[in-house]
Amino acid sequence: MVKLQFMVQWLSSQVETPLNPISAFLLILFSLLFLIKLNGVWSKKFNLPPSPPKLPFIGNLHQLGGVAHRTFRDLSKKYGPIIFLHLGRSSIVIVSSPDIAREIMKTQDIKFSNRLQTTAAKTMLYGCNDLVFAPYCECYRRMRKICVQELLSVSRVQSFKYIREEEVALMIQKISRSCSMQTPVNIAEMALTLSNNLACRCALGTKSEDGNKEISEMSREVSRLLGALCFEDLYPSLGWIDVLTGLRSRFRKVTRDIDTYLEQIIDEHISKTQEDDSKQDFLDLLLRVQVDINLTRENIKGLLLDMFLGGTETTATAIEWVMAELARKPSALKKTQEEVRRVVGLKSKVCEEEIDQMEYLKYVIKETLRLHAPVPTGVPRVSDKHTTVNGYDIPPNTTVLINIWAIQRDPDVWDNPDDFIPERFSGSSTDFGGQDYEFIPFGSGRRICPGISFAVAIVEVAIANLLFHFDWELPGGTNAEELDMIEEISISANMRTPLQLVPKACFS
Ligand code: HEM
Repeated sequence: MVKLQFMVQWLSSQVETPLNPISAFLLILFSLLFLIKLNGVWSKKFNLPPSPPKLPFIGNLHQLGGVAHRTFRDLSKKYGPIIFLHLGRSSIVIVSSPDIAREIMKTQDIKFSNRLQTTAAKTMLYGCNDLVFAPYCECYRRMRKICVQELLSVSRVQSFKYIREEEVALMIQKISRSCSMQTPVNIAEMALTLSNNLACRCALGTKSEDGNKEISEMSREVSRLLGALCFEDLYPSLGWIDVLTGLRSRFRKVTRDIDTYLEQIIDEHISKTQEDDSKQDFLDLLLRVQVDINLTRENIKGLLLDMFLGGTETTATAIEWVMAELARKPSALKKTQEEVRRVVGLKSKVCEEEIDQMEYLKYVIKETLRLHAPVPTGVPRVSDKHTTVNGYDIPPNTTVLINIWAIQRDPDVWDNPDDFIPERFSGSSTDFGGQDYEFIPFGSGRRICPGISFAVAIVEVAIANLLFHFDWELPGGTNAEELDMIEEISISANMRTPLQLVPKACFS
């Protein structure tokens, strides 16, 4: 009542002809009724997906501790397969069922084909002029076409076979040294060095391990920063906190360093054009088509950086989890190893062509990608206009996360969902090509990962060689049951405790 009196006084003071108190009171009452009605109409009109209770100002932020995809799965168990979260000024929808994922990534794909453009992405990825973060515009479509048809096409991936063979041979040599000394190998580090060296050679044509380390470290910093909490995105008025915490200066530093590195490599490529098509790296190809498809220098640098961000940690993570699951399940390790050694026979190394005959190895890789999706909540999509999904309203500019990790462990779809059972893929047509929505480690629809062939070729050849050349054991005293199978998230979900294994009984 005191408040109402105050409002009456305030309103009276705002108009030139003072209102008598009764008129002012009625005016305020009608305004309040109108607002209440409007609010009712609003919530009736917008039937948003269920939300956990939220707090003023921070919304649902306080409910998001722990590993994000596990927390989202727990919230979904309570509130349903599609939930709505409020984080500062952002609205986020989390999807945890294959049917709703299909609705978003297939039936209504075009409406969800934009990406979330965070401050980090805008600063470090050339204003989102790359592929991963670009909005679904004409320029994006031109870049996507060149990636799918040229850079990452099946035939281009095959043409890089000699690079994979050389780099895998180097990895085997290094492991042989650990083998003779019986010391554990850090599988996470080994896999990351392999995927990074491959990305450097295929994308930039660089071979020096020291130079490769430099770009590897810079791209890891970018991926860490892409996942960091940035106040500017949640509460624009608190953006100054990012300055105080040093986040802004980290953005600027890594952007400067990467740009200097890429500029130098681009200039070197321009000065010595590679004529032999089979030896061309991504950068040669991009420079060749630059004028025809109207690519800016920013687009080229953004695309090159995407190859590192999208292609190195994800692939390394997959290799690490395959080895971890095999180390935990000796019967599956033995079965895969026997298959690899039977197919290769008396030869001294695995030839890529033979991998097609390694059926069980392929099931092992699929089962690992099911249990340990390297990008567990996908790459965020954003709705471009109002739509309805599963009967709920989705307002424009809502960020949508598909909880791939939860979908791939959904007990309504998978028997014994948390168990590692490669045989489940035997005789099944379920594949990761984006058509089976219960198994979408690479996403689906217009923005599905364009690097599937590139990634699978690396994982298959790496695992086949690791199993062909060595037997593997957990370091002394470690029990398979005790292996830490929880994830740590940067751009991909690698193991929280990096996997260490001891190579034994060298085969070569
Ligand atoms: C095991 C390895 C990999 C996994 C699990 C993976 C997973 C994904 C996922 C889930 C998406 C989002 C798809 C969507 O929105 O529907 C994506 C996008 C993308 N990935 Fe991969 N990826 C892998 C390897 C690679 C490789 C090797 C490259 C390149 C060399 C790559 C480049 C990209 C790019 C450029 C995008 C953005 C595509 C777009 O927005 O149009 N990825 N990836």
